[in-house]
Formats: sequence, structure tokens, C-alpha cells
Amino acid sequence: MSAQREMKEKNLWHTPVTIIITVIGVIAIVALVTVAVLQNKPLHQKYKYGIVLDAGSSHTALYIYEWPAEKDNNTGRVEQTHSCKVKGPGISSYASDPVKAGESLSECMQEAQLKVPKDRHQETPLYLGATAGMRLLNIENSSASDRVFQAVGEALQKSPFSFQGARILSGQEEGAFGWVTVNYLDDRLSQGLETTGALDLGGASTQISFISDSFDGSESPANSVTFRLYGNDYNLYTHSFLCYGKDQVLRLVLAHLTQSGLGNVADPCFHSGYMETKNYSVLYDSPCVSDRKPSGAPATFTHSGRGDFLQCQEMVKKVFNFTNCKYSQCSFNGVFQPLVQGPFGAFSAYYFVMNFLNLTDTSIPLEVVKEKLTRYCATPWNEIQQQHPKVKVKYLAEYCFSGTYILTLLTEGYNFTSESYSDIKFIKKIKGSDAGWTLGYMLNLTNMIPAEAPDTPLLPHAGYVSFVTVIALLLFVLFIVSLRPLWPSCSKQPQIV
Ligand SMILES: O=c1[nH]cnc2c1ncn2[C@@H]1O[C@H](COP(=O)(O)OP(=O)(O)O)[C@@H](O)[C@H]1O
Ligand SMILES: [Ca+2]
Repeated sequence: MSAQREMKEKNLWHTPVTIIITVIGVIAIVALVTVAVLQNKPLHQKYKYGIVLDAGSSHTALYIYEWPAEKDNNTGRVEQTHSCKVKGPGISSYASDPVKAGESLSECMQEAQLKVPKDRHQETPLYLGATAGMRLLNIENSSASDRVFQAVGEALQKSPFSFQGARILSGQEEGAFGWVTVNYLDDRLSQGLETTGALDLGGASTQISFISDSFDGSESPANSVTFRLYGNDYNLYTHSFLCYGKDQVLRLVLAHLTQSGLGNVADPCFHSGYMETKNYSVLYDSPCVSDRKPSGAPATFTHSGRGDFLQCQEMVKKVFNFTNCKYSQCSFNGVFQPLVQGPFGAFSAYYFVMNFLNLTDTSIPLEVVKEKLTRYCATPWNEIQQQHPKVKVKYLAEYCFSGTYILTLLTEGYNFTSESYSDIKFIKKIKGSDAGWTLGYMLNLTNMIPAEAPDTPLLPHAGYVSFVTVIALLLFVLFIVSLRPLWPSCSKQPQIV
């Protein structure tokens, strides 16, 4: 009897109605979860790419950026995946042979073709932005600068990428896009956090950009750039000093030194024992110094070092003009600047120089930094060369000068104090991407930073899928329970005999 009862009870679950309900229910849950997963996350993550060429005064560099195709507008998702340093000098050095400027880019362009997946080549935007080297060439000889752009444009047009043009960035753009890059990479823009100022030192110009509570742009509109990013308004102070990159300032200092003592220059910014014969015509071949060329100068001069930081600093100070400020406050050369405020990221040559000198730690008091640099500058040239056999001699010879210029620019020029100096971080990369104007430039041209904050999903993806699954299961169980009257076991009670 009891075996019969057991059979009957088992069979109750095998009635056609229950089986059909179960199958439909399971199919419905599987379909619901599959759709939820597919709808919200592409199974194969696709990427998009963008390429920017930074045509600087000293050299050109190519940067490749990558971001998930589905999330163009999302926060902090664009990353640098590759960079390539173009061999040879900056494009402005090819003024007398512009075709070579275009040719010089071909190696890095080939590399880019290998790094960007082939099926993405056509849709990958390619930009070239030139900075102070081309600004100077444009001032000196605008038709030569046009010819360089023509040649570079023709070379880039031949690439499989979507070439969007080559142009000179204004100093304001260079400063502002450097600031955008640093703050984007730190996720400060998307999260509306306090921003970091940006200090960029190039060979021919230098930029300072930061947000100041006391700056609304009214005192000096030329230094103001306004943005609305992720729902926040920014009024950025920025200034670019043309001719105040480290290579041009070195010319300015040498030009000062050659005024007295024609033919022989004893330079406190170079190590004792350093001695090179240089051409006056090369030294004065730049609009930054051309008006200072002494008349009746011989063809060459002997440039020798005497390694004295303090005297070097005195020479460097002479390139700044501190008189004639028509604003409430100025940095130098009559340029308005509010007091520096907040943290700063200092990149490009700031980093190269301070990293070489082992001076990137800004928690070291400024006085100690100066003592260290004094000792470095006083080291004889032959010792310096012995200690750094692998470093390019041109860079090596100039680190004492460059370090002195950096400290003088920051403290005397921009008015950083011993206290605010520690707010500076010397940086090369942030989360794998180089600090510089290129990323900000591309983000702007591809409209990748929205003006308004994007709507954020209520739940993260995993949470969303779990939620849908639990609710689906719950509904299914409720459905089954609601069908209880139809259950054969309920309508037909097994008879107890
Ligand atoms: O390894 C290095 N050590 C020292 N200086 C470097 C090194 N690499 C690049 N630089 C310097 O960084 C500067 C980069 O300037 P860039 O070519 O970007 O000019 P720009 O921004 O004024 O147009 C140049 O002065 C160059 O000599
Ligand atoms: Ca630069």
C-alpha cells in the first residue's frame, strides 16, 4: 500500500501541466538572465584608438591612446598604450628641407600601424600639434613654417589613419590641455575633486596652469580659460612664456654673458673643465635672442665652465623682468599671475632634469635642494662625465644650468615659497600615460569629456545581474505556488487506504 502511495506522490510531479510550467519557467529565467548579461556587457570588448603627434621644439613624439568602444564618454577610461620617439630634431629644424620633416615621421608611423589593429586604422583619428619651435619659426619665417606643415601634412595623409590636420597650438591651448591631461588621469575631473596645477617645461616655451580662488579671469582675460566638464565649471589661469623653455633661456643667458668678454665666455652654469668652441651665428639663430647679437663679433667663441650655482642663479635671474607690473600681482615680464595655489604636477623637462639630479623629492627643504645643486654644479666636468658615461653629453653638460633655471623659475618667477615648493610633484607618467598636452588635446577634439556628468547606473554590472536572477527566481516560485490549485496533488488527494 505504502509503495503505491509513494508512486502516486512521485507521479504528481510528472503531470504534463507541472512539467510544462517548469520547462517554460526555466526557459524564461535563462532568457531573462542572458538578455540582461548581453544587453549590459558586450561579450567581446572592442577598443577605439586615437593618435597624437607632439611636434615639440627639440623632438617629435607619437602617442597612441585606447579606450573601450562602448564607453566613449565614461570617466578616466582613455589610456596611452604606446609611444614612439621620432629620431632626429623637431620639425621646425627642417625649415630648409621640409620634405625631410615629413620623412622623419615615417618610422613611428609604421610602428603605429602595427600597434593599432588593422580593422581600426581607417577610423582612428590622427592629429599633429606643434608647439613653441614652430611658433618661433612662424614668427621668424612664416612661409618656411607653412612649407614644413605642407610636407608633414602630405606625409601623414598617406598613412591609413584618419588624418585630422597639423597645426600650431596656442600657448594657452598647450597650458590648458596639459592641465586637462593631469586632472583627467587622476580622475579629478569626473569626481569633481580639487584640481592639480600643471607646470610644463619645454625647450622653447614653458607653461603654468592652475585654478585659484582669487582668479575669475576679469583682471587678465588673456590668461583665462573656462571649461564645463562633468557638470563642473572651471576658470583656469594659464600662461605660456615663449622663449622661456630651457634651451632658449640657455641662449638668453649665453647672450648676456657674451655681451661682456667677446670671444671667451666663462659660464658659471657649466662645470669647471668644460670647454667647447661655439658659433655666434648658431647661438643667435633664434628670434628669442637675435636682436642681442653684438656687432663685430668674431665667428666663434670659447664656452668654458666655472661651476658656481649662486653666480649661475644671478645670471638666470637677469632673464626675468620684474619691473612694470600693471596688475595686482605678476610673475615676471609684466604677466599677471595670482598666487600659486594647491598641488602641482611638473612634467616634461622639469621631470627629466630633476630626476637626473635626484631632486624629485620635494619634501626635502628648498635650502637643502639648493645645497645639493651647488655641490653638483661645483663637480668638475671630467668627474661628471666619468660618473655618467651613458648619458648624452649635450644633456649632461646642461643639467647644472637646467636645475638652476628650474629652481629660479619656480621661486623667483612663479613665486613658489619654501613651503609651497613641497606642493610640487615632479612627474613623468600618471597611471601609465605620459603627462603632457597631447591626451587633453585628443580628449577635447574627440569630445570625449562630457560637459555634464554622465548618468551612473544604479547598480554595478555584477550586482545588476544578481538582482535580476534573484527576482526572476522569486517570481518563478511565486508563479508555481499560485498554480497550487492546479497541482494534481492538491486537486486529487491521494487516498489513504
Ligand atoms: O632626457 C632628457 N634630459 C634632459 N632634457 C631632456 C631629455 N629629454 C628631453 N629633454 C628636453 O625636454 C625639452 C622638451 O621640449 P619640447 O621639445 O617639448 O619643446 P617645446 O615644448 O618647447 O616645444 C627639451 O629642452 C629637451 O631637450
Ligand atoms: Ca613640449
